Amino acid sequence: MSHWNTDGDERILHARGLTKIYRSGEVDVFALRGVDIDLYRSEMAVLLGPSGSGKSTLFNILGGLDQATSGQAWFRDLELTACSEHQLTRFRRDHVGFVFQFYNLIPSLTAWENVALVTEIAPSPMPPDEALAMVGLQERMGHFPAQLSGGEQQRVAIARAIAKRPEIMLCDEPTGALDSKTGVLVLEALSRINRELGTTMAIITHNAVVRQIADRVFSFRDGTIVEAVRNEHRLEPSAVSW
Ligand SMILES: Nc1ncnc2c1ncn2[C@@H]1O[C@H](COP(=O)(O)OP(=O)(O)OP(=O)(O)O)[C@@H](O)[C@H]1O
Repeated sequence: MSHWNTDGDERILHARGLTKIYRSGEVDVFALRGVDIDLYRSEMAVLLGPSGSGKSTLFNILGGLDQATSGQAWFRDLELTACSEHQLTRFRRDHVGFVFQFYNLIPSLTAWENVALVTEIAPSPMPPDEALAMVGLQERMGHFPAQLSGGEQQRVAIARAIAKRPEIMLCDEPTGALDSKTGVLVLEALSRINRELGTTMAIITHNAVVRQIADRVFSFRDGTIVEAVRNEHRLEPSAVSW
């Protein structure tokens, strides 16, 4: 299988004909209705779409958190849709960093300790100090989550995600709970990681303004991708506000 497109970009994740049906009682919910997507090394992708259009479901499958109903998804040559639970756990642990709307930090541990928890189990981790410096929190390493603002807590969560040096970061509404000013700081941290570490970054958002910081923008509707657009110029997060 070739993993390079005509521009020489290396494909890291891709899916073909991905469907997901949730069966709850008598009702079938068609969360994904045949999604094709390619994500390339070092790109910044933004996924937009109304609530319930299937964005989180796609992330859960591409990130190895859930199984598809049909179709296929791959991480390089590893077919995720053919993996056992054990293989998916390993894939997630070694290759994927997750960031969610709520930060899921452990309240009794400092910022440094929250990051260190992950680096203890990763094969070649980044030192917690370095990960926290990348998100601009070197001065706050000894603070507990309750002593940090929402945006700062989200940046600790991002430091925790990058400390295992994942090739892919899947961020589901990372600025959903934040105002414009603190949200921009979070997007700056993600953009910097993407540029400096070359991490492939995919961000789900309801906020259409965020599309401007992407290399490519995917629009979802009703379980399918209805549009994929490449931005000619990608803006720095500091140039956007909402
Ligand atoms: N565990 C589940 N059981 C049943 N239905 C589900 C489950 N998870 C998601 N769904 C349904 O699948 C559809 C797609 O949901 P999904 O969370 O992927 O959408 P989304 O675009 O991420 O929405 P949001 O932006 O609100 O997070 C929705 O109709 C949702 O109600």
